[in-house]
Amino acid sequence: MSDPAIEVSNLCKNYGPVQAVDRISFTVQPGELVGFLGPNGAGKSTTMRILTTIMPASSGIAKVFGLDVMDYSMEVRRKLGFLPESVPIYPEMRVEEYLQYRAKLKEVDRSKRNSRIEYCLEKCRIREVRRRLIGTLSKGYRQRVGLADALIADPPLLILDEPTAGLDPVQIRETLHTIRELAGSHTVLLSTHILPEVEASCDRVIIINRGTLHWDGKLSELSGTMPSLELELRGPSEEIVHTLGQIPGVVKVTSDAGSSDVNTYNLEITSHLDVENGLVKRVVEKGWGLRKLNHRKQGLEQLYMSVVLRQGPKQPTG
Ligand SMILES: Nc1ncnc2c1ncn2[C@@H]1O[C@H](COP(=O)(O)OP(=O)(O)OP(=O)(O)O)[C@@H](O)[C@H]1O
Repeated sequence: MSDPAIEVSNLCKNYGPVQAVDRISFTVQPGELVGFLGPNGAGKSTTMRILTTIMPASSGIAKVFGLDVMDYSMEVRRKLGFLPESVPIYPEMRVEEYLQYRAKLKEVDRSKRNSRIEYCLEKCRIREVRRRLIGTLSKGYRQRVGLADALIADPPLLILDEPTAGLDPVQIRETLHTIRELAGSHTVLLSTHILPEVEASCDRVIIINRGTLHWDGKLSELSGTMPSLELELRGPSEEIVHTLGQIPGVVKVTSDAGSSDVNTYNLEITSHLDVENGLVKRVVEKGWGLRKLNHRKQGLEQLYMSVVLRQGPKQPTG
């Protein structure tokens, strides 16, 4: 059997006292398109920087196509294309000139360079700006030039750190379309905060929060998990969360409660029939205004929220 495209085992990274990545393990098989999700500060970029050999891990193992990223950094670099969160491209170079330079640096065979550049210009839809100075391009075009750079040497693995950050909705859709197309012939690990993007383009997701892995599975598995209810109630949020949690059949209550007195509550439940009567009775007894009651099947957004709200956001580290 061939080696996994990515194999991460008990990976840890500390920045001084900050444990950015804490014993993460996962595997990505060749040809998969995997969404790598988590809120700000979850550890996504850190994991990606270790995989792309930019930074060493504190402990644990990371391999790309069976090669340890620490021991075989040059070979690993040849097997992957990386689009970092902020694309470090040279403003004073023209697009085509930049891709020529990158192709040479990445040792693309001289006889294939021009055809690779044409392919990447076409695939990333930057043909019309090929002679423009990079510094004069919009953020969306610069991201596409970054994607073309990641693709130029035709690496089997693409690691894309928030490729759609800062793009407008049309650009997001186009970029996702391109990534989906690339996924046929490349393995793709894609980090993002935008859940509909992931639902639209990925088959599998990995969710991390505060440096630890919380979920790793296929999106198709999600609909088979726990049913839930979404309630909008007027009343004291702490008491509501506590009281709803006591109702038989309610497994977990999460809330987006802020300062307003009308808030949304998500309830993971054993089954709708078991829970609803008791729930409505309790809400009426307490005099909380019931504004909305929706049945929901577990979707990506809900799973993500339950992972993130369970732990809360990571403390800013200054
Ligand atoms: N160079 C650094 N020095 C110190 N702490 C860092 C450094 N880089 C990241 N961190 C911290 O490590 C944690 C993980 O950061 P990381 O950038 O990997 O998260 P992320 O999931 O990519 O977040 P975002 O979506 O905001 O990019 C955060 O607490 C962050 O503040």
